Amino acid sequence: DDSLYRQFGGKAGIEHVIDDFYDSMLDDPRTKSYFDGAPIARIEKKLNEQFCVLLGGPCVYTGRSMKRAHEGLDIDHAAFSAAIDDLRKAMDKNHVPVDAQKKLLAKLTPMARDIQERP
Ligand code: HEM
Repeated sequence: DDSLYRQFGGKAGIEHVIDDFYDSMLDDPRTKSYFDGAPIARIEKKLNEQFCVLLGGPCVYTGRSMKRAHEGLDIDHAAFSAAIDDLRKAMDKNHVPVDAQKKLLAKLTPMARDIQERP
């Protein structure tokens, strides 16, 4: 079922959301320092694949596990919730319907277990 994928506007829609999400995280004092020297182009590519899969689109995720990718970054609760906040803003900006937003967030928030390394 690709209805959620279509509500996000397919590949192009997801790309716009992720562009704005990343711009926002790189500008956000709560998150930006984590990305010093990070491979932004790679992250964006992998994130596009991952969101596409989570939304039921015709994609394959070729990146690392969330645990491996974020190991040693020392991400805390404040940074994780700031990222969720930035994503929400990016989805609003791109007019993703609120019920579709909630469905993606419900898949992402439990990932805190693998991404966050301290309270
Ligand atoms: C649900 C939330 C998140 C998701 C779905 C997510 C997803 C991803 C993905 C797909 C990658 C690339 C994996 C790969 O290279 O194979 C990545 C890498 C990365 N993420 Fe996240 N991420 C999340 C939260 C965060 C947060 C909160 C931060 C910091 C504030 C963060 C910082 C990073 C950094 C710095 C990298 C690059 C690591 C490296 O290659 O050295 N992420 N993330």
